[in-house]
Amino acid sequence: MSALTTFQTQQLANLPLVQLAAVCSSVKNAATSCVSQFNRKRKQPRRKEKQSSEEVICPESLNNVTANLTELGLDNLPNNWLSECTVPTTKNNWHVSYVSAETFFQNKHGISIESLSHNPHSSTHILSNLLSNVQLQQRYQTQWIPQSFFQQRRGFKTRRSIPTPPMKSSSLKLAMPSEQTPGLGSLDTILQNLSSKEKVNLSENIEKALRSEKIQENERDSFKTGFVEGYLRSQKEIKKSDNYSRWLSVILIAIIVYCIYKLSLVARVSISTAQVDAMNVKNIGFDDVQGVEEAKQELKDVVSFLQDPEKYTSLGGKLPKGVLLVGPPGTGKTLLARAVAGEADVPFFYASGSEFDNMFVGSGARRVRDLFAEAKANTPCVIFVDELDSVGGKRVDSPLHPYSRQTINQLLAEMDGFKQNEGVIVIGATNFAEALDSALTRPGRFDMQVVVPKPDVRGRMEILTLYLGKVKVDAGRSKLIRTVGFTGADLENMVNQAALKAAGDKKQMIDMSDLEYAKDKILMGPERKSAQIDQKNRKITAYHEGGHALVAFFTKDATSINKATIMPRGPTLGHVSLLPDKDQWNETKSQLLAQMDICMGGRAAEELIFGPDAITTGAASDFNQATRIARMMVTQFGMSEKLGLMTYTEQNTQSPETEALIENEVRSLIKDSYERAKNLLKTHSREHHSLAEALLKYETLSSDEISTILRGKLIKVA
Ligand SMILES: Nc1ncnc2c1ncn2[C@@H]1O[C@H](COP(=O)(O)OP(=O)(O)OP(=O)(O)O)[C@@H](O)[C@H]1O
Ligand SMILES: [Zn+2]
Repeated sequence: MSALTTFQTQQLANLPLVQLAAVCSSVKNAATSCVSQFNRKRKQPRRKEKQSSEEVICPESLNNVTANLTELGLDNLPNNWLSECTVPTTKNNWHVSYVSAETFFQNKHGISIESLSHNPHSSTHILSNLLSNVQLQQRYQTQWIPQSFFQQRRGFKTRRSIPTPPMKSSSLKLAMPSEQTPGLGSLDTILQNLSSKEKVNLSENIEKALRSEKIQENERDSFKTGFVEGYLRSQKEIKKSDNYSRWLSVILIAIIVYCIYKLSLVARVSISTAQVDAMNVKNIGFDDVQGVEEAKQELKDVVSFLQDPEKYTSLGGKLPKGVLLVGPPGTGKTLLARAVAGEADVPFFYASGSEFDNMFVGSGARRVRDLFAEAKANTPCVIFVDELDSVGGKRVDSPLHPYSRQTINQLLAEMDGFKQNEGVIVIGATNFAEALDSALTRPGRFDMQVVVPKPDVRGRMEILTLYLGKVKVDAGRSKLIRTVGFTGADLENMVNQAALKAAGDKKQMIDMSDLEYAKDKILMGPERKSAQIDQKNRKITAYHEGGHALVAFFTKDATSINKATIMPRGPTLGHVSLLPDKDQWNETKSQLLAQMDICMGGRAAEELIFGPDAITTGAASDFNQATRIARMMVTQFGMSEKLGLMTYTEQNTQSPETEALIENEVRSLIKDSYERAKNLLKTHSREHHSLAEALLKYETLSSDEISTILRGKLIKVA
């Protein structure tokens, strides 16, 4: 049965040849896609029984056929023409229809057809022959090669694109319409999908075929037309196999995305449910915090507010919503916040800024929301946000902290969201108030600041007494111990280390030597007794450290020496530790210069004793410190005549001239310092030698022993 015999043969016979070709091609297209659909459905056994002839027809391709025909002015075909010529039930039927279309042409135009194989090239040859045998108008030809096909070529020019040979482009352009002609729907879209590389490829192939087939000049255009169509059809087959790998990668990506999503869900759940419980602070009070009397006084108001909010608000008074505790690490800020909650006997909610700084979008903000929701359900209470600067710093807009802004905005929104008398106090802690975003310190947020400094000598005494009261100490043999600059955390640590040392030495009680040992460990790092240092390096270290100590001893206004050692500790081979005798509230210019001189003493000693070629890398950190001091003197403290009494901002933010001026001044300060240190060492060369020898002999020397040696006397070491 031939489908096309029932087709409106009469009507077709009257059409221009190119339109017939379009019909032929459309029918063939529809047939091919229906056959492949049919085959695909046959491979699905479950649905086999449901299969009917209608189901097999691919509606998309039929629509395309109709659209193409309408475009060609064939819309006057009877409604049932498609069903008449496309009633596929088996693959063979479609083959018959296709063959019939070809036969139709053969009969009508008397053109012999050698082969009807599925090779697309053979059918395009037929078509091109058909077209070339009739004198066609330019307009019709161009419909086969839509304009967009050529337009894209320019758009794809990148550095890596293949340059188009001029001859090929011109020959293809022959077929270009000068006027805008509508392209064939389906063909148009296929051509649009071609890459520029494919187009170059296509035009190369056409040129090759034109040459090998020896096509006549007048047949060339129609040959190209046919060739393009055949090429596209063959490409379709290739793309089909590409589709499999594309689907595979789509599925893989989907699996990965799903896994990440699940993972983030798990993380969200664990983050949002973690630690929203109040901490137990019942047995913590102000007595547990020592040496920060002023801070305690200020916070007492907060405690009484939490104990009785109405008492304050009934008179119209307002208490701060947020209190900012500002001070160096380890001074007891967290402890103070807990003591506030403990004294007032209210729940204490803890959060740390660094934990908000999370990798998952929105989890920090959600954590803040949960925290405040839980707190509001438990008023009166204290919310403590430690390390506020890690999330509320000025510089958190950096790509390293992508979600900090979100979190801080949530925090601000929550703080604005409750009323002053609701009984929630937010206590934040930071090491530098200046580092905080100004939005945080505005009225109605963290508007009360409490400074928590390092303890002074009385404070240290109080803290030491507190912690020594918790361990067994040999009180009879106690003496003063210099701990200037130690924080509460350092002192607690010192007592603990001493207790461990005493226990290790099987002592009944902690004595002063344990505390001294613990203090040195905190100041200089743990001893590295196992380190094997050769004799030459020990000697260099002894003279280097001896140099520092000697300069410190003989320089007016220098900080007192605590200890000198050539026992490797922490990262260093040797160490001279300095400790002020008393608390320092200020530093004078001469004290700063003395510090620089002490720094320079190490390298100056190496150069004097071992010669300029034998100097070592050991002075790097000394120079670092000296440079820092010198730069501060010039840019912050107004201690340079040349740069005057003003502050200069951070490095490299001022003009190059100013920067050069600063650098010159710093350099000259350091140079003078080095000369002074060198001169001192030259003057006291004998003492320098005996100090170095004592260090080589005893490894560690106390400040008393050092001063004895430098006064030219012998020491007695137990
Ligand atoms: N003034 C102090 N009185 C008693 N103990 C203190 C004091 N300061 C610190 N400590 C001890 O040191 C520990 C650590 O201090 P805390 O965590 O409160 O310091 P912080 O200022 O919050 O430090 P950071 O800024 O590092 O968070 C405390 O748990 C406490 O044991
Ligand atoms: Zn040094």
